[in-house]
Amino acid sequence: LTPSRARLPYPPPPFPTCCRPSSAAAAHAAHPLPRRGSPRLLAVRAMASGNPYAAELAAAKKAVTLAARLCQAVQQDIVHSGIQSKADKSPVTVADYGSQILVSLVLKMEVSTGPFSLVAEEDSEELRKDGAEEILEEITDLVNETISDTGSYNISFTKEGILSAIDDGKSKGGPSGRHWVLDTIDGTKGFLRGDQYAVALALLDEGKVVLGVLACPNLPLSSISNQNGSSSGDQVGALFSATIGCGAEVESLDGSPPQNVCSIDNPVNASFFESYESAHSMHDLTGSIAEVHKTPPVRIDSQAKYGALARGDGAIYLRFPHKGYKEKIWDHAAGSIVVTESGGIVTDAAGNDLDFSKGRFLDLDTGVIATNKQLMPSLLKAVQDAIKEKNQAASLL
Ligand SMILES: Nc1ncnc2c1ncn2[C@@H]1O[C@H](COP(=O)(O)O)[C@@H](O)[C@H]1OP(=O)(O)O
Ligand SMILES: [Mg+2]
Repeated sequence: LTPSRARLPYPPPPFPTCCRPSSAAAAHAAHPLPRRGSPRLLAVRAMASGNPYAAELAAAKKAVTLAARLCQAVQQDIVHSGIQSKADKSPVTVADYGSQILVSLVLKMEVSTGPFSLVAEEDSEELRKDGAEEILEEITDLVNETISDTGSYNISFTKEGILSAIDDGKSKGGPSGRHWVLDTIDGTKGFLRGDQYAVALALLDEGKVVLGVLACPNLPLSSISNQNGSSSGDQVGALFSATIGCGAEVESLDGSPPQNVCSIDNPVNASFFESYESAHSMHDLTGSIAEVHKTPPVRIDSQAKYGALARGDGAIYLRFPHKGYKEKIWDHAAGSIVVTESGGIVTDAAGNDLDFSKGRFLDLDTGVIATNKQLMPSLLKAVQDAIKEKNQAASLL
């Protein structure tokens, strides 16, 4: 442990048969943007740390930290001005684009292996339309201010540069090669309310999630167990990270030492997490499953739930979207590896692993369940019974 970093409570799997650079990575061509350090130097550094994705992990952490800084500035403006009550979505749009540009900038500057592929939500189409000049100017100013305030790079974007940087996120992902997967602001509703949100970034290599980082700017560093997202500790801003076969870590987002992480002694009595928004997950279904555990849900927005689960604030995360909703890979890629690398399991309602190799969407059965290894068998049965009961009740109507 370093003073500013704590390992998560679950033991990581033994080091690491799966920590080898992929052959696809080795075959990748040179990157178009200038970069710090030669590929050879980065490879040596990565080998020295025992993590073949060390350079990518460092870049990913830097990227989401910078993006989170931009998002925090916008969220504070929103909360202070009360814009969210007027349902004006433009500030969140500016932050979404800004976050995507900063993440793509950092990754292109810092990562040397292969062609750049980013799967993200935004493209520049809307910003190229007549009437979008003002918002484009706002995004450009905000991005340039964040870069210069943090002293990250000696770079200033033009408006055209902003548009083309946004289009870096157009990749469709898929089963081969490397793809970064980004949720610029996960939990938009929480962001607008002044609550939890996350900047979530993962790397897919040959269809598998090999690393993930979650910046959760409003998540307390101490446990939020049983407290509906709040905690007795003062310090907020958590950065979770995980690399395949190398475990997961949590540190404070501002670089200062975190408070102790908290593990659950008796997981059966532990809280369970679910969406704050009932439109995102069926609270009646999760309620009937959770009855067994006799604990009220802790409802918070975004993949902060995965981070909180990984460090033991709760033992279960249940997510059952309403019929017809298709889950996107960027809503689960980073969070799921943080949980699995901290010793947990993430499956769909049929008990299948999530498959991130099918493009921009997840093809899954009914919902997402995350918990520890002891609880998974009984939880899965409870989930399947509850779904059957709900379906039977619906068919009688
Ligand atoms: N109807 C819906 N059902 C499930 N998830 C949704 C729905 N609408 C939006 N989402 C997604 O849920 C995520 C946040 O979930 P939560 O905070 O409840 O955990 C967001 O990424 C959001 O996607 P989007 O970013 O496209 O709006
Ligand atoms: Mg999202």
